[in-house]
Amino acid sequence: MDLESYIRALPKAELHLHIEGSLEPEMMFALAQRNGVTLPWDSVEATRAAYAFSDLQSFLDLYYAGAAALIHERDFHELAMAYFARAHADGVVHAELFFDPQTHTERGIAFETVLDGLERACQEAQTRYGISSRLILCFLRHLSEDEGFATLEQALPHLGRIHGVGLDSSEKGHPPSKFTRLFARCRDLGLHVVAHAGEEGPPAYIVEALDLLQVERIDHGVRAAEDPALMARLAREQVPLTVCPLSNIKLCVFDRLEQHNLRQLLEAGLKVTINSDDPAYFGGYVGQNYLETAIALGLSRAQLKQLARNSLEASFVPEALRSPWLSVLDSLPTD
Ligand SMILES: Nc1ncnc2[nH]cnc12
Ligand SMILES: [Zn+2]
Repeated sequence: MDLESYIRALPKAELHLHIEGSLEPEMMFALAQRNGVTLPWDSVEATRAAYAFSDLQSFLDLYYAGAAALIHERDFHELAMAYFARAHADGVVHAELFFDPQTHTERGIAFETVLDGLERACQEAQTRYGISSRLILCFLRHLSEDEGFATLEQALPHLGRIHGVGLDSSEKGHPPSKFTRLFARCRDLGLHVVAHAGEEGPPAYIVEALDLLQVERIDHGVRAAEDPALMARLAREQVPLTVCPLSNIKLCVFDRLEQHNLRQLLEAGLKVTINSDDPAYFGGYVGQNYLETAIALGLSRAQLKQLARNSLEASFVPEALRSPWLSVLDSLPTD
């Protein structure tokens, strides 16, 4: 079996995917036209050409601008269905989707419009593709904790449809400690908790996310490699890291994929997973992330299998649901 087919055959979970980051320029333009929204670019080609980022903030500026095309429930549904089609083609059996309600409610879109469209797509993905999914509400960390509390208030009537919360947007200058009370409240409500940390921010932010927010997974976390004590802790506690290799290259966290530390983290015994982050902006969905990383870092098939296993084990689905996927994974060869 060639490498691409092998990767596709691995049953895998995607645990770090911003659904707004799967908005391809073609759909962005179609929606903008349908909704009478003016975008800052003239064409699909000009939009793609603008995707040359120097850091996280330079990407976020475009990402928030593109999200303005999303207005109606059906827009969010179409967006997520397009993602699920791609995920299915890549062998994804389970996906945990991040969504950023504040990006939309700030523009006057109702919280329910966003949630209803995404949830309808999640249900359709189960029947059409057999993909199970969960929704994780992300708080924008450049906004205040009080604004986060206001968003949580809007989410309260819908907690049966929201599985967890995360923390995203501009990392530097917005440490996890800013959101300690908000995350404590979310944990009290029985929500799962994750946070972006150590993407651009220092290893100390990863420590804060673990100790203050008590997160169950770290999104990115690649800068943990700068702190040997933290590396030892992450390995000992088997804290999952949702690493996004192509994102890290596009946002200049590493210069080249060959220099990415994913293999180092994996071989140090950390529970590393591979994910796509914002695939429409970063040049590849999850399968492409596995493939390019495998080639650049010379990952073995046993390591690819381990990465897929980690993704299933790090997901928030009950063990009984996971075990059939793990059996399929176990049956695949490693040579
Ligand atoms: N990679 C990323 N880091 C932080 N916030 C984000 N929002 C969307 N993608 C993100
Ligand atoms: Zn992310």
